[in-house]
Amino acid sequence: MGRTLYDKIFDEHVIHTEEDGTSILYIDRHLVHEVTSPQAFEGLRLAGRKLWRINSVVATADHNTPTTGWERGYDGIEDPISKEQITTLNTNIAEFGAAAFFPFMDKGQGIVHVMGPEQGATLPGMTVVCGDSHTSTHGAFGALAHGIGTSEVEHVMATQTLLAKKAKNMLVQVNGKVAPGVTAKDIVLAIIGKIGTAGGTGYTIEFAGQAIRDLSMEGRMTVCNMAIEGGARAGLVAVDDKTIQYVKGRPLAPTGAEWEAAVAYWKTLHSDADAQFDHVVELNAADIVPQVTWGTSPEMVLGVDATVPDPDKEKDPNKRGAIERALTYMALEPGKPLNDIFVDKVFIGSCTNSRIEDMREAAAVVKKLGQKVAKNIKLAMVVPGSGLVKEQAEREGLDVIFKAAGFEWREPGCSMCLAMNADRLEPGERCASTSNRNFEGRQGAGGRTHLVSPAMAAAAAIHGHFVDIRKFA
Ligand SMILES: CC(C)[C@H](C(=O)O)[C@@H](O)C(=O)O
Ligand code: SF4
Repeated sequence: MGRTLYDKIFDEHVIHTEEDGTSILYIDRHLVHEVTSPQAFEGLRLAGRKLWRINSVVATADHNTPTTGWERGYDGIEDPISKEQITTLNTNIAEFGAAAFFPFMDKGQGIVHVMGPEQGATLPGMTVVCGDSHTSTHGAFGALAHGIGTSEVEHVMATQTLLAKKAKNMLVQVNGKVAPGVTAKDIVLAIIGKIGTAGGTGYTIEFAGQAIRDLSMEGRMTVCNMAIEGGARAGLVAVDDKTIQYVKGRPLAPTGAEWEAAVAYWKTLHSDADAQFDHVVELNAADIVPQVTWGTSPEMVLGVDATVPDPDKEKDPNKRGAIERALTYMALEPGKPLNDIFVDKVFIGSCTNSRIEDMREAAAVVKKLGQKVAKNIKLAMVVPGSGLVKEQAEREGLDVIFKAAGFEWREPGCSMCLAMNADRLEPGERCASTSNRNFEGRQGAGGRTHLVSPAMAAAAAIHGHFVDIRKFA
């Protein structure tokens, strides 16, 4: 019987399987950031262990790094705990080693899920882990990638293996083409709106269909990034020419004869035509409208042309209660058009949407609208995902477009995606955000998050409220 892409990569990495199905998987790539690695390194130190394979580790600092004040160096990190995590990572990598390390303020520093692919640290067919839930991003390369906990981080460091139970196979097929102005972010939000945040629980999701094939590698990363928000630990996209072209020439990618051999293998990384999936979900791309979340979970999402839902129309009491709670937190009235929601802040960034294509899409909207950020917007910020994205964007003059319109152009990092650094919402503030989580307090205590695409966020900054980007596309 044919195998799915997930079956193929899993089988290739199994070292041993117990009778109950628990397997030991070999791990090819271990991405490391400052938040989930300190205890793991400390554990190794206490046990007198080394890294099993130094060359598998690629590290950077991202969650705690400030996005302003770099001229002050480490003194610019106001919060002492943030500073300690960042300097501890430096000490740990100096002691234990790594294939590559991009410390705070290095040109290559970036959000781990932006840095990994851009350095060629993520390659098709690999098993990729990181102590971070959005490791699913790397599945865009046809790599089996998922987040792990801190104790597992130590386990992988010490043994190069991970205990894993095989997940079931889900296929999410997005048929046909999306309308102009509808992006990867809208596709994945629409998928989560359909399957729910628990829809992918217990599955690895392969994203397929013309709308997925049509996406750039950046777009595929956006989709896989949010697989975890749909409940799946890992998302996957089959390898094609776009994948191979993206990887070619990256610093950690193979070269010469190794490259040729790798490409030959990578071309086998797709589900067989007769592969069986445990569950199949289909969406029609033409039906997907630019998406805006209205609640406190990524599944609380609708097209921008919709209105805030009415809890009284929900029959299921649990769901009704959840809608009521979300609307109270979000300070929204049922029936309000999403287009009429005004925001206080705009955040374009995060591992979902801070790659060069995202910067280009947002800048194109700003340029097209030809106006400044609206008066009601207290802060509109663009935070490139890495130093290299920032440099590329500046080469293309995108920073000039943003700054001229009144956006702040920041240094790379996780920034306002989560309140772990100086960038955050104040209580009650409402934000159009290109990140992936709209949980209560995610961007700061009492902050209200609406998840959107970079183009939608840019348009919201200029108009002061959400607008249907298809009008300008
Ligand atoms: C800090 C880290 C462990 C966390 C994660 O695992 O996802 C963060 O990146 C997030 O997005 O909430
Ligand atoms: S950008 Fe946000 S989602 Fe991504 S790793 Fe950082 S905190 Fe997590």
